[in-house]
Amino acid sequence: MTRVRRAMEAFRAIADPLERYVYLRELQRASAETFYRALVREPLELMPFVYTPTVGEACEKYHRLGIETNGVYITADDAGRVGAKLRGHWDRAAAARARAREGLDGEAAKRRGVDRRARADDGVAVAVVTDGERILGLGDLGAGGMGISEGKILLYTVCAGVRPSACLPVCLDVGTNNQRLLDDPNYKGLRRTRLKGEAYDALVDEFMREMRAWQPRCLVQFEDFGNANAFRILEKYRTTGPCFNDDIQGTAAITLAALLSSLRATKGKLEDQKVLFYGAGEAGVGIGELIAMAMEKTGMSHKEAMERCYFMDSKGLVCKSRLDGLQPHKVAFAHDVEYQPDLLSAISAVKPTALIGVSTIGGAFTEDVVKEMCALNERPIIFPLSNPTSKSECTFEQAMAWSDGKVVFASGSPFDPVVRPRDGVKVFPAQANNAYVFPALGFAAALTGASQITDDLFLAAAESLASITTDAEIDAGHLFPDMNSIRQVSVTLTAEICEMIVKSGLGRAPSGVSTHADWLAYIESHQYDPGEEQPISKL
Ligand SMILES: O=C([O-])CC(=O)C(=O)O
Ligand SMILES: [Mg+2]
Repeated sequence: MTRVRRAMEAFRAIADPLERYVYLRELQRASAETFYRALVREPLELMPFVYTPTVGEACEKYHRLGIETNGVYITADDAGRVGAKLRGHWDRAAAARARAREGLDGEAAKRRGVDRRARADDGVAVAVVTDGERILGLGDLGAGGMGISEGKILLYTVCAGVRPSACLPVCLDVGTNNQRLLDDPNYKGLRRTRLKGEAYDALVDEFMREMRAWQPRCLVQFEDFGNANAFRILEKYRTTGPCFNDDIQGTAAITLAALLSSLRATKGKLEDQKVLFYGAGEAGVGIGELIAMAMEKTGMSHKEAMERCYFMDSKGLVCKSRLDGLQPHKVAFAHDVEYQPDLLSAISAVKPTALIGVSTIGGAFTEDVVKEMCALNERPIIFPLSNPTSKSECTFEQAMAWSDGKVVFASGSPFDPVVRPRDGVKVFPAQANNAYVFPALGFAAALTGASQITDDLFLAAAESLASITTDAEIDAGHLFPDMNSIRQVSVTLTAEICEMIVKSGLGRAPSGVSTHADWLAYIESHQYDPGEEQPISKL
């Protein structure tokens, strides 16, 4: 019996997903190595309980769960001293780790200079920051959003191999407009409505300036900001240092990879696709832009490529006649088509080959919608991407039943396999899980000291991921490589992204590393490895 085995048995004996989440968090605090070993060994089984979808419920109930955060809150009241707060948090965490490693108490550690040395040693490679305004499809969860930063940052370690001690989860607590939280006596965030306008921008700006001054090469991942802020913040900071928005760019890469793999199943060509998005927020627009970039590589003009992507928002089909008053991020997709008020009429008018759900409206892809897609396509591509599971536009079972197994499917949250009605064959849903892309990208940025993260890197990551997936995996319905091989997949992706960063002059190769094989070896030797453990009886 090893500690990991014992932990897995205890985990499996718990039925409730949220209790499983709490159990894993306690394991992480009590024995970080066992926790990471378990996750590295069983990512497919454990990830849904530390990350999407369970992390959504954890964020909703965050302050009732009695969790001790390992991240740092920057609140609206910290204006003017954000830098000191970041450094103070980091120094305390580094000192605590060093003391634990050396088995010393506070006084002894101070005498021997352990705290001082620890502070000098550890740099931040990646920070994930949210302001909690749009957690998955669950809306404003205020300071409970810390759970999403903690959940995402874990994946840098589990999937790619970034040292946990180089990872910083951050939540900007700028208040919340969620009345349920404001009324909840357990809520520990700022009890005020959201900071807006100049004061909000000034706090974000102070955070970004202080991060850059303190850790110039730290990759900053923006996560689950509200739509308006997400696009603005990304535009403002994307050229000032390494940063990206996972909901816009990470989701785009994984979805493009799913589309490219789907085309191997449908035998279609990218340049022949027409994509209808149900939902026109961060995810949809990010995916649309990346698909257009990939289409341009086939020889289309930018305009032609953009005209292959159509969007429905809460008011109906986004089109030219609605240009007045359209939010800026939708304008480039307002094409010269007749307005349609609902999804079914939009499908009939646009005749898409692929339908992508990014609406956070659970059940929006009805039987009629799926059947209409089947009437237009022999094998329609349908991706209900909204998270968590309750927000998915349809389930895998529904998509299979309503299409007689013809849909090529990928969802945001995981679903169980089903037996295909037509021939009794067990088929698997693909999960378009951002974890395939951003951890590798972040590790590559850290290893090369990348100065910026460009859309070209996400495009390359998507193409590379799709090319790794085997024909057998695609035939069975998996549009991605096995999640249990995520570490090997990440090594390949990290190597390709490193090479691309270096080639484009955005970062540097370490000395002695030049070929692809050099990169693979270098990456493997720099992956954090929680190691094999001895059986408990031998310890
Ligand atoms: O967390 C995920 O799996 C995808 C994501 O970023 C979101 O839904 O906001
Ligand atoms: Mg997100």
